[in-house]
Amino acid sequence: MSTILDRLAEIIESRKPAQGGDPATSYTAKLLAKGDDAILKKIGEEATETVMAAKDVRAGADSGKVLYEVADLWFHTLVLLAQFDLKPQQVLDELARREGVSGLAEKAARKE
Ligand SMILES: N=c1c2ncn([C@@H]3O[C@H](COP(=O)(O)OP(=O)(O)OP(=O)(O)O)[C@@H](O)[C@H]3O)c2ncn1[C@@H]1O[C@H](COP(=O)(O)O)[C@@H](O)[C@H]1O
Repeated sequence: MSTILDRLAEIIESRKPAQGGDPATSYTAKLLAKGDDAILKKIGEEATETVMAAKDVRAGADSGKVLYEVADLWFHTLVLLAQFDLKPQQVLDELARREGVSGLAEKAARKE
C-alpha cells in the first residue's frame, strides 16, 4: 500500500527538470530547477518557522500552527531527498533500524 510520503515522492520525482517538470506551472519544479542552495534555504526557513510556531503555541496560539509548519518542513525535506535521489522509505528504514536503540546508548557507543 502506498503512503502519502511515497505518493508525494513520486510527484516530486516527476517535477525534476530531467522529467520535464515545468517551473511555470509547478512550485516543486521551480524549486528543483533552482538547485541545491534554493532547496537548502527553504529547509532553513521552514525549520525556523517551525521553531517560531512552537513558541507561538506556548504563548497561546492554536497547536495546529505547529502541524502546518511541520507539514511544510516535511514537504521540503522530501524535495531535498529527491534532489539527492533518495526515497522517504530509506529514511523510514533508517528509523526502523534505530528502533529500540536508546539515543543515549547510541551516543555513548559513538564516543568509544
Ligand atoms: N505538499 C506540498 C506543499 N507544501 C508546501 N508547499 C509550498 O511550499 C511553499 C512554502 O513556502 P512559503 O510558506 O515560504 O511560501 P512562499 O512565499 O510561497 O514560498 P517562496 O516563494 O518564498 O519559496 C508554498 O508555496 C507552498 O504552497 C507545497 N507545494 C506542493 N506540495 C505538494 O506537491 C504537489 C505538487 O505541487 P506542484 O509542484 O506545485 O504542482 C502538490 O499537489 C502537493 O501535494
